[in-house]
Amino acid sequence: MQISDTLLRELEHLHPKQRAAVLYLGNVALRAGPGSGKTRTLVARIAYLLQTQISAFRGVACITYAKAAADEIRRRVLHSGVRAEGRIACSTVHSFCLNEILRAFAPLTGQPALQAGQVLNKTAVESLLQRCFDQVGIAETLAQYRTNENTRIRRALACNEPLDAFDPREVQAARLYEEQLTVREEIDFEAMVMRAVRIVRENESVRDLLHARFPHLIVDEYQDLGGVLHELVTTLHDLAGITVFAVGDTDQSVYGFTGADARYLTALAARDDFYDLELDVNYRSGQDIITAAEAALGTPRGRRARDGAPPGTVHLEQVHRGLEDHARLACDLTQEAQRRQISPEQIAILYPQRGPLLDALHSELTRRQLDFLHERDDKLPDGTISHFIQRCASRAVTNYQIHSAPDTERSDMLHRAEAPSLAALARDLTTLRTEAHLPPPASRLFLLRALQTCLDPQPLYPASASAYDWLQQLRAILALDAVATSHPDQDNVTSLDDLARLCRSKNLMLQDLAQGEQVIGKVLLTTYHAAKGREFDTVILPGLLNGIIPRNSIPDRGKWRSPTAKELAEQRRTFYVALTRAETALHLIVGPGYHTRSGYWQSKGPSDFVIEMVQRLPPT
Ligand SMILES: Nc1ncnc2c1ncn2[C@@H]1O[C@H](COP(=O)(O)OP(=O)(O)OP(=O)(O)O)[C@@H](O)[C@H]1O
Repeated sequence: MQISDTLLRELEHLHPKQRAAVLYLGNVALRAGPGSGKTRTLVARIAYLLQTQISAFRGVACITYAKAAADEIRRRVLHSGVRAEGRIACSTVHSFCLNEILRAFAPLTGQPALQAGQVLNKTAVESLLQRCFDQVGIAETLAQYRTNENTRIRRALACNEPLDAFDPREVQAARLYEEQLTVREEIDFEAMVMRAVRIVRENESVRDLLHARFPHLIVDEYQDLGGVLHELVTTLHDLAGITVFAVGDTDQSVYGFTGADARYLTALAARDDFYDLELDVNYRSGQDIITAAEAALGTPRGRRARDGAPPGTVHLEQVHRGLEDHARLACDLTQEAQRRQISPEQIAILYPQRGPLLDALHSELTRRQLDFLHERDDKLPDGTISHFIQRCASRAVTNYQIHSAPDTERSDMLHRAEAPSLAALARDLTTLRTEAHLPPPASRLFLLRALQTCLDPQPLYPASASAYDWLQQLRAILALDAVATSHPDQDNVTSLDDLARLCRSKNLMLQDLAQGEQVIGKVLLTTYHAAKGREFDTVILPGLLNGIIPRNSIPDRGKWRSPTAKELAEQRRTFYVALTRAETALHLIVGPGYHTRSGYWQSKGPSDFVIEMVQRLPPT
């Protein structure tokens, strides 16, 4: 088997430690800080395995925390010269468990295949949990506010972990919830992983087949996964003999509220049968940004910028009034960066969570008519079909933007565009049809033509085209309604009608549907959590005030309480993640206080995280 020129060049560019991680053929636990090239190393590892170690009939499974990261990794592997679309199973842990284990092996283990609507959506999960709450007599809080806690309890139950920290009635409700799922023959996201672990444990033939198909398993962001996933990985390794390549950073562990715990990554690295490797060069940020971020973290890691990297700039900006001033300054800084020829999608304004800060930012960006992309949670319906439609919209809009740009900018825009290809969308649709037990499209060519009609017509759809009309055409040409009604995921059943209603009632444009997928030419407004794994030339962090970051009160069973030390530490790590997204410029905006949404003035001053960071920095 031969290594492509692209991969050879990539291997030459890698740091010797990154290369060692790629070429080592056993298990690897790669622990490294932000910007150290974990994702780049992981992509090279997959490409290397596919090109040199695995026969053409076998593949690599790669588990990521978010779907966008999975798409990005697949795109980059294919970009590195590997002709192996069908050999990379790159998905979130839930999709991996559902598609590669439960769906693939249900018949083999005597279980029926998943039928239409059997995979519960968020609303169905909440209403089932509410019934369990009612049955065990929890009356003081609504189940919809306790779904994260329910997940943590279920994960602890599945891993036989101590339950002392949980309310015993909620533990009882979680047990009841599990029983109800079994009785009703339904499944939710959490149950996918637990059932997949069980199937692998109990069936030698499933283990053999999984190993035959995926001799290598790659896991990204290991620190963000909980005990159940760790159990899945160790089961696949210990019982099925699959080689594991796990990548992560304990300092970037920010999903503790779902039961994630960085100790699982440490446990993996401590095993004798794992090569424990650390990377210490940060290729993303200038040294001043790295030093500031480590000062904010409070644990010196001694990471250094690559040789010759400009130091970058960290600006501490002070405003004298409320959040409107933060928003105005954030917009001024954005416009200033654009005047320095920084392209809009290289500028990110990050906020920790929804609230008055986001309200102020949103209205100021809108008032100034700055082209921005606000990645809102829950804005468009959830579900794989809704996600597929958003990807289609992103492809159509990006195509339009590139074609309508002046000749001189086109090649640069093409280089920066991250929209999916027609081939990737054709593959997604084929998978959706298979999951819905529908026959595959007449032919691949037919499918590509259909997609082309909807996404690249002549003349192209402008980004401001009516989303409703476009969606109706897409629905009809790709027969999406048939897929939605027969698909096991409940989210999909109503998502087409919900999307159409939303497009109509809000007069959405095609570019609004494309939100969530990267659209070139827009400044990004998103949360610290959603910025994880990404990088921008300029990062602006407004609203660095006590009460906003760190939050000083957390909703808990219908009341507010102070954050625990563990929760505070997690907020600090989230702040660290936000700081480490910047390549050359980092702007931190502080002030005296802010008005809450109810109009109450909170004057707790600049964020303690910023004050401590400044105190720890060497005097300049
Ligand atoms: N050996 C290298 N030489 C030059 N640039 C590199 C090298 N390795 C990584 N990079 C670049 O550094 C940047 C950060 O890499 P990458 O996103 O893979 O880091 P990461 O460890 O996944 O970061 P994070 O944990 O913050 O998400 C990217 O722009 C990448 O191309």
